[in-house]
Amino acid sequence: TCTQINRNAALHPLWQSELSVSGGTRQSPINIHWRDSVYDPHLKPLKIHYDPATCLYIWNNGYSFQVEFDDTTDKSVIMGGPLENHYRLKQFHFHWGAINEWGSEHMVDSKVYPAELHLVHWNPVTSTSFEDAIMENNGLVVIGVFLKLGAHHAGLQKLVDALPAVKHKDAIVEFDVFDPSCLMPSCPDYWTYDGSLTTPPLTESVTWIIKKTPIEVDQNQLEEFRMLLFTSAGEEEKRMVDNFRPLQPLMNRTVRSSFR
Ligand SMILES: CC#CCNS(=O)(=O)c1cc(S(N)(=O)=O)ccc1C(=O)O
Ligand SMILES: [Zn+2]
Repeated sequence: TCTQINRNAALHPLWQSELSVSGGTRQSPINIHWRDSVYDPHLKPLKIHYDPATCLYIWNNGYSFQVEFDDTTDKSVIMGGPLENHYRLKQFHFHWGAINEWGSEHMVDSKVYPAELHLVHWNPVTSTSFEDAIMENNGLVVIGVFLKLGAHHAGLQKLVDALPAVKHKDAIVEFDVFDPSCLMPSCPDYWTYDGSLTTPPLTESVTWIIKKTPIEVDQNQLEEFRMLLFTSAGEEEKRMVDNFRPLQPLMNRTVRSSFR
């Protein structure tokens, strides 16, 4: 479709020279075919315990904005779901489009959302640091939450209000006491599959947990995301939009669902 062609044409330089991990067999993102996902009764409910006081700062890293957390303790962790132990929250960030017709990285039956939230966690049991976990098989867990256009999201607004302060690449601002659980949909249903980072180094170390139900945000909130810049202060301005990676082949993988 023309949308699809336009969508791919507007890729950020980071992905224009689409790095293919040589011999990658479990790359992300993917298009989740709902009917092909397999219900796994052994999947437990996901348990999330985030301590708002572990929130450190928000910054513009040149392809998204990220909120970083103090991951030196087990104060903000997830467990259960497909996981064998707890994982520590390191950061969360978003991917979005220039217009509401596209923006998410994952799709569900080729349905694309205007944006997608990623909460990045690492395994402190098998790795001694986040940097190590990036290279470990199942060293990372990323929870993906779709954003759809709808009602104003009060919890997100605190984040949106901070965006003007990090308009340019490398801008950073203290951001304390934010609880990202407010960005979780109440529905417990999710899909899970083995994949990769969607940005370099694209390592195949991620257990993805994609929530079935999107959260709603309003047009103004999405447009605030699109006011951010890929570029540093003083450079010719390039709006930060379309910071998503193209779909990757499923290859020999099964997507499991926590729901019938
Ligand atoms: C070295 C290195 C690295 C990867 N870092 S990350 O896992 O926080 C991450 C993960 C993802 S994603 N889209 O794969 O969750 C995107 C961006 C980042 C990032 O550093 O900015
Ligand atoms: Zn991401």
